[in-house]
Amino acid sequence: MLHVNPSWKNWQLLTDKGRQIWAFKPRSNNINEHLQNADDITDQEIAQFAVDFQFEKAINPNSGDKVFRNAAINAKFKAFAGQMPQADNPAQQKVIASLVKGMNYFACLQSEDGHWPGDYGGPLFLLPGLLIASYLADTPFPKAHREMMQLYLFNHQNQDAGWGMHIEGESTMFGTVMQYVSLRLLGVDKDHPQLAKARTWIKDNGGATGIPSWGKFYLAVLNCYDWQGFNSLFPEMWLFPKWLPVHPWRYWCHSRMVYLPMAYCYAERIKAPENELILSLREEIYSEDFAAIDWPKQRNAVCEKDCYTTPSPVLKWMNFFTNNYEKFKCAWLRKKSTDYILSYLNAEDEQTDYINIGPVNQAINSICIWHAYGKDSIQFKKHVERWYDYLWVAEDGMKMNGYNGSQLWDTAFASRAMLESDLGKLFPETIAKSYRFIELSQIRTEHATHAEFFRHPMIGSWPFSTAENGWPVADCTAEGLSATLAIHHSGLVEPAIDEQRIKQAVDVILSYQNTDGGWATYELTRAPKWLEKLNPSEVFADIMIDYSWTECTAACVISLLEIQDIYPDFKNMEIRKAISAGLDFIVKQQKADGSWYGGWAVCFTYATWFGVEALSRAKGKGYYDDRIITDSMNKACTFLLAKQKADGGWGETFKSCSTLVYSEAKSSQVVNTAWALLALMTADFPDKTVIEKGVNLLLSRQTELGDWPQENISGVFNYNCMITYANYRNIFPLWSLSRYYSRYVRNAV
Ligand SMILES: CC(C)=CCC[C@@H](C)[C@H]1CC[C@@]2(C)C3=C(CC[C@]12C)[C@@]1(C)CC[C@H](O)C(C)(C)[C@@H]1CC3
Repeated sequence: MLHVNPSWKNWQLLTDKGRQIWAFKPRSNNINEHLQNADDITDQEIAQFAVDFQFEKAINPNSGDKVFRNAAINAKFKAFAGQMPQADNPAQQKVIASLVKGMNYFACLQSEDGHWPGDYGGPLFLLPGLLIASYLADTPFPKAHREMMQLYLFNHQNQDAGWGMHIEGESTMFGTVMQYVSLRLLGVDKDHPQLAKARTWIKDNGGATGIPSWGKFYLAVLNCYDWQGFNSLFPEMWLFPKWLPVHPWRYWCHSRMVYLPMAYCYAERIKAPENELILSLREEIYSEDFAAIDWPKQRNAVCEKDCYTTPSPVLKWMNFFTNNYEKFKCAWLRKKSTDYILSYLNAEDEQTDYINIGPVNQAINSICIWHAYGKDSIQFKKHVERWYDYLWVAEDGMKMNGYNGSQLWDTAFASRAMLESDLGKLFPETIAKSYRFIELSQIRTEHATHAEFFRHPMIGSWPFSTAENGWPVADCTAEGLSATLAIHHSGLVEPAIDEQRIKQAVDVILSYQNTDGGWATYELTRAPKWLEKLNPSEVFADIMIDYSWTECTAACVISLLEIQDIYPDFKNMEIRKAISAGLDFIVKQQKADGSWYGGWAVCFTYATWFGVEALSRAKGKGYYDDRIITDSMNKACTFLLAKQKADGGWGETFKSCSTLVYSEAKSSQVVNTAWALLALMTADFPDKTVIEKGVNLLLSRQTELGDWPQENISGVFNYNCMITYANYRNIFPLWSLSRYYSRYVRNAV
């Protein structure tokens, strides 16, 4: 039995078609019924929370996702009882045993609906946004939730009393002020010793006037910052003609969907009514007297600990005009802009069933909808129900996830990892359940308003999380498709995704290819790179347009290669051309040292795996010059070899992502090791001892039950913010052991 603290038992995860809701002492397993009931919690239970959710950030800031996992394991775990395949030597038998044990453990974590739930926290600027929305709209979370959020925020305070952008980051003004304010909104007294120390941090670093623009926005809404200290968001730009390169329809959809509701709040200068708490906060977070602050001067003030990108001269020049425009603005045009913005917000709400594309616009849309239609409106209530889709409980408390989950992504990877060797067939029910989830997550229809609101056509695509979220993603479609093909190939299921649906997925993938040969995330690249000069966020890079990425391109190329094998006659010429151009993009992205930079996980090991995987699969098939492929793969192997640690593993830190230079972790990391091994094996790296050393490291880190430890944070976005992928610690070691088994063990038996 794994250890379960008493109050962990009171938190249960309810799931339904990928939807994940943490319920405190649920009276029903039905999510909708549960959401109608308020938490029922005693003082004694609250006191117990503080005992049970103690978490030592100093040891490892990453949760092991124990609340979910330990409960699942205790309820469902059974040692594998099937027929264990036999190898002819003990070393190989060890690999088989580890793989079977690892899959058996991981299978227990699968939910009834077929997906793998998991912690998707990490960023620390998400929960504060939601808490501000809930405060403003006077719609508090139930007591049990508030207590858990408080514990989470305290658990992630750094030694120096500040907080970072994310759980592993050094303290920043953004992180510190946002968590400080959140704790105060949750009812913590300003004299609490941890808050007193945090205040010292804030004041020592110049006070909240130096908070970056997203923080200025949240504080302004809370009436703890003056809107005059905020650069105009020029709401009229939403009325620009579409052909203009700066029209927001061309932005990366995440930026578009965040700046949209922000512009509404700015236009309306939404702010909480002044009250005792607000007045007190104004005194707590500034180094000077609030009333005496010269607000317009603060527009570009950013604490040096927060600066990641610096505003370009073009942006400053544009701000000069848009800020001045505010003095002369035309009321009629402003009204027309906010009406348009509101209609767009409503469309996003309806298209996603109020989940929204992500955690940031969920919070800000809620604020706009509350402002426009009131607390009792149906729209606002629907938002509130969806707040819970983003909350996650782990042993560090309650956090806001970076998305409404990573359901489809993890399920697709998990299926592919297991089916990489035929040992995966020892778990037919797990695969069948995954398949059901993948099947129900494929997007089958278009929204009536998709063209009006600039959505990429999506029939046949897959989303990152759930069909209800429904935002299609290029590489999620590729992973969904590859997983479908792998499962069909295994013969374990009766195919429910027919040829037509497979071909629709292929069409979506083709429709996503950019003119540079690569694939971006949710949409095509819709504007030139210079638009990045207008990036107003000082904390994220490359957020203005959707760029082609090595990982996304590799995933799409791989799925198209698989399609060519199965349906060689389907759009043959078109697909061949797409693959060749994709390979060319990948080759060009490779760095001189042989590595690739990864934009969505840590970091060079991640993208190098993707790059090598795509190239090796294309080799010898006439899509590209094989000499170039071989040379590129050799360079990649040389790079990986140079990074292998003495214990046989690989380890990278998140610093690689923000500095763009490989940053070696103190100790090997199972996830990085697995990526490096996958790459070396697919490249047929000749020195088997290198691979064996890596495999041995994975074997040595595996726990008794078949799990692997949660080590450093492994996901990232926009170069500078890290995000947890709780299931990676299982998926990638399993994948890499499966590959090892099928290449080196099975053939040897
Ligand atoms: C700055 C803002 C708006 C923060 C909110 C967080 C989102 C932007 C993040 C959270 C999850 C996230 C990292 C994600 C992605 C983009 C950015 C997201 C949506 C994508 C879809 C990009 C393509 C990647 O290959 C992959 C599929 C792994 C990720 C998945 C998660």
